Amino acid sequence: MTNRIPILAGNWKMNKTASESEKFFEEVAEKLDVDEVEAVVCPPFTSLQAAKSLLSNSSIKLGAQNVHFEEKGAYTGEISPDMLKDLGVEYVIVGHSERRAMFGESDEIVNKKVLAVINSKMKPILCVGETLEEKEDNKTEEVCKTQVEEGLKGLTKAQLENVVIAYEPVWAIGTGKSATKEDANETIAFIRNTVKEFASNDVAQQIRIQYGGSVKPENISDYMAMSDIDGALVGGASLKVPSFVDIVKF
Ligand SMILES: O=C(CO)COP(=O)(O)O
Repeated sequence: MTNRIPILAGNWKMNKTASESEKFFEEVAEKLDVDEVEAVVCPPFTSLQAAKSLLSNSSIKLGAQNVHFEEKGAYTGEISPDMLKDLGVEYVIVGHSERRAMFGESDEIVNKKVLAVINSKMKPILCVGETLEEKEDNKTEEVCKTQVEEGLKGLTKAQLENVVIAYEPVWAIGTGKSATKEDANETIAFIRNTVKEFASNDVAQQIRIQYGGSVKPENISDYMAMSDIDGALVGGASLKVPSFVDIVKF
């Protein structure tokens, strides 16, 4: 047993216009009132303003899917940490495998973003996880260790307690092939041990680690029953109010 508060977050990826998002926010604010868990929605940037106004009286927290690490300046098309903070964003997904694979985000860039999010008093959700090829080469632990250590470089122990890690095996994302609860728990326990080695046992016991990859209402309670799994980062199943609500209420 731990005192870690479960965190269930929906990563909408590139889905829903601002108008479509408004409907979701109105409905979810009506249907979901949580106090023992944290529920977070991470819509596209263009829906954050609507989320800020429609979710402000709800218990649902707001997250973003990406951020630039610089404070301001000539970075056409980018969004700064303070721009997110100003819209009521509390969590920022950093280093999602789609960004690593399609937008060239290295561990070094991911680390800069983690630091920028922390410096702007928000909380990063650092995504790590192996590809199918790496899994078949038995490199899961090696890959996760490197991504965690490099991603969290330079953070103090106090800052590390505000980080959420999401273990998302790339082969399980959007494929319907979720990791078994035992495998997910084992890798998450390994990640927790990695944190213990480079920070401390206290930090490792505080830090929350989610599982992500084909999480649905049907399998969420299995994951949440495991000793080291503190929540989920959910893609497809977070796009509809009923399934998001079922997941948060696991
Ligand atoms: O990438 C994910 C969340 O960040 C997982 O996506 P799916 O839940 O659609 O597999």
